[in-house]
Amino acid sequence: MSATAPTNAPQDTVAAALAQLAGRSVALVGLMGAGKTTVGRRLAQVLALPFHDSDHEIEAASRMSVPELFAAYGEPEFRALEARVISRLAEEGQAVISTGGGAYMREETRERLRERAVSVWLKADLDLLMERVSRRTGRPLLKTHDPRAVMRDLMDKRYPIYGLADLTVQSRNVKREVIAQEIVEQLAAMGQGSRTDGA
Ligand SMILES: Nc1ncnc2c1ncn2[C@@H]1O[C@H](COP(=O)(O)OP(=O)(O)OP(=O)(O)O)[C@@H](O)[C@H]1O
Ligand SMILES: O=C(O)C1=C[C@@H](O)[C@@H](O)[C@H](O)C1
Ligand SMILES: [Mg+2]
Repeated sequence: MSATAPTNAPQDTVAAALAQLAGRSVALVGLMGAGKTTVGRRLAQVLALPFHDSDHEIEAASRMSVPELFAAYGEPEFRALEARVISRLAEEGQAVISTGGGAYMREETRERLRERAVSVWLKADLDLLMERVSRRTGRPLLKTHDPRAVMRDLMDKRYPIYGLADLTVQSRNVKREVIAQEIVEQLAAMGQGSRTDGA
């Protein structure tokens, strides 16, 4: 069904998704290569919302690339900067926010996103992630002799936390438009059948 879904979200589904959001943002979380940036940009077009990517915001503000920041200041400083940037983005108004892969691991960031956004985990399997990340360098955590082992380790550590996101969408080898459409559909369906308080 999803493989043949139209690439342009029907307007009533878009309207339903926006109604469910009720002014909140959409935050995409998940591992490197899951497609947060690519799908997030497309999702923002479909929902007619601004798009922000926390890695890009950090790079613009610091005028350094993510690898340069890691090298110059270390990962803990990068994480602190990332948390501040996401906090600011979350406050800025309704948008689609693609987060850096490690951002959602921080309790403070999860809390901020819980207040202001619906979080969506783009979940992907190891082979897909490795195929995707091999296309571009610039991911300091994977600059090792065995990036696959690092990715596997990150999956073990992070998947239970990403699983706390409000929604989960399976990332796979289909067009970005299809994944964006599935997110819109899941947003539109939010609340249906999940209330237990009779409201
Ligand atoms: N649905 C898709 N179909 C084909 N290629 C895709 C799809 N989604 C993403 N890609 C490609 O996979 C690569 C990684 O995607 P992207 O940069 O969006 O991942 P990310 O989750 O933002 O990763 P990071 O956490 O490192 O920023 C890119 O080359 C992108 O073009
Ligand atoms: O998964 C991660 O920890 C990272 C993902 C990227 O988006 C960048 O934020 C950085 O490379 C670290
Ligand atoms: Mg990205």
